[in-house]
Amino acid sequence: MTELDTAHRQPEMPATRWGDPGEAGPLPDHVRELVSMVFPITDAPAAERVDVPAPALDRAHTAALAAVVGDADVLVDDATRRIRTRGKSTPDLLRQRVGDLGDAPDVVVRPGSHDEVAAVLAYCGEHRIAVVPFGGGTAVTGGLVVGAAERPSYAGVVSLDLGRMRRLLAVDPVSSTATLEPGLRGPEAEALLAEHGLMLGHYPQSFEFASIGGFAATRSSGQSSAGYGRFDAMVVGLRVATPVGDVHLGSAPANASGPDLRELFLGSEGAFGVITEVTVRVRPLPEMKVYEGWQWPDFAAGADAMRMLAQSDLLPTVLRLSDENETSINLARPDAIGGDAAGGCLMITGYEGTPEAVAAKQAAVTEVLRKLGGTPLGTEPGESWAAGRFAAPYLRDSLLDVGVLVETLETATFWSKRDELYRAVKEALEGALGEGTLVLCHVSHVYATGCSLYFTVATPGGEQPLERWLPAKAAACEAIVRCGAAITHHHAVGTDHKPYLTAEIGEVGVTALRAVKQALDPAGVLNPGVLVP
Ligand SMILES: Cc1cc2nc3c(=O)[nH]c(=O)nc-3n(C[C@H](O)[C@H](O)[C@H](O)COP(=O)(O)OP(=O)(O)OC[C@H]3O[C@@H](n4cnc5c(N)ncnc54)[C@H](O)[C@@H]3O)c2cc1C
Repeated sequence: MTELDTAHRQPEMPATRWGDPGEAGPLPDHVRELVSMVFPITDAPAAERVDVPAPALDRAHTAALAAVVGDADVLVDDATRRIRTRGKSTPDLLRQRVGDLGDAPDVVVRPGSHDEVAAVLAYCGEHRIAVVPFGGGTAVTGGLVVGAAERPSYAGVVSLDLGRMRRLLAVDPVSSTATLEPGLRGPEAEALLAEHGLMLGHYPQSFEFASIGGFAATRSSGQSSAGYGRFDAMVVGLRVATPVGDVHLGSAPANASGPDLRELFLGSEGAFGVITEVTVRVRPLPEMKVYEGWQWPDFAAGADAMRMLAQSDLLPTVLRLSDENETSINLARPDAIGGDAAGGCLMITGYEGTPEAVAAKQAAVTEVLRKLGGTPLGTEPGESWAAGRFAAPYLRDSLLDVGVLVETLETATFWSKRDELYRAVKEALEGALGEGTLVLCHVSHVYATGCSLYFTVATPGGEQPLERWLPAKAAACEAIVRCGAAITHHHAVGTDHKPYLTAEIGEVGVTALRAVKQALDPAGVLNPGVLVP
């Protein structure tokens, strides 16, 4: 078992912004100048100090929870509850920025072990206290909120912060597996694995702050998914505490022992249980990494090339393609906005592994991409992308500070429906937000049969940015439903996508979800209102 040393611990995120406060800053002057050419610049600072509603949970309950996890890990102070309020979608940030903390939990409880999680769930089930599992707090679809409609039927709301559970519990180098506790954030998990010469290879844009438990609970997908797979594809075992008892899954890499129940908890968003251990497939640390850029005449040509690679089982580790708008704005390189965008569409290819494996894959991919009409741009665009790959969320805050509303959304479909989906979502967003709106898109994850489209929207926030955004998001979701695409490829359902889930999985699918919820959480205390329609 390996503990995390303090040097590797991540800082806490502020309530109103993304990330490490030390990294935050105003828009660089050259970016501000460019932004002002497209959007009206206004002063839209976040509220300085925001009051959190007084905790509503009876003190007897707080004392009982303290008896389980210890006094020091039951916290009711404003600062702790404020940063456990909601997640980090733009609507979440906008609400925090105007001082709306109405959804704050009553108490933050920090269990240190599986048994403590189980005991907290048993107590809360018995006393009808809602429990919201909290990993990194980077949710973007309302997965950390007990809404006003549900709240009155509970004695209170506990934010169950898994942040104390940060150990690497076991490594099996022969089978290439490792068992991690849920509270480890991305860099922390990688640092612990690196001590064994191993890595996970899951790099979502939220990597710095999102947690292992959160990755599993939302079926997250990272920027190296072409090479290493989605997070759910890396999971070989799970331990879950539910209000009715424990589940321990993953006796073998694959089995025919009925339906694979691991899938029931992957993507369960805290509604069916609390994931307390995750066993993942691990790999040797790569000896080398090469990232390159390719230029394509248009989005369709680049996307067709991605399809060809996926269908030839010839995927690099990283593969992404920006559409014309995103290429020209070069959002993948926020430090370089306004830099020399090459025109057309920019594709990033990345190769990681041994020098031999990298050389072989790179040669094979290069041959295919050249034949299909791609122009190699060398390593500079790839290296810039890699250097700035986690920077865009900081830019979002700086843009919100000057009155520019920025938000993202994602979906997935089969290759044959790609163009229709792309057009429909773009038109829905542009139609709802009107002139002066920029809609950017990239193909973020690819499969032999289809891909994920990831949209970024930038538009003047106006007086009421939240009210401006919500109808646009609804229009985009309706377009996705009309196209028969996935309402989410990796951001999860939460509360935001719940109204659209029935259209995707059907009434019988919803009945199945409700039955699972009823069986595992009969009192309905786990993350009420999330996921299950
Ligand atoms: C700037 C930004 C960039 C992002 N980029 C990506 C990306 O590239 N790819 C991607 O997939 N996602 C991305 N996301 C979304 C988000 O980071 C992921 O959904 C992530 O997996 C959430 O992990 P977390 O630890 O922060 O979970 P949290 O936000 O804490 O929780 C998410 C949900 O999971 C539940 N949960 C958390 N831990 C557990 C547990 N141990 N057991 C049971 N339920 C639990 C919560 O109750 C909640 O419903 C991004 C978000 C932001 C803000």
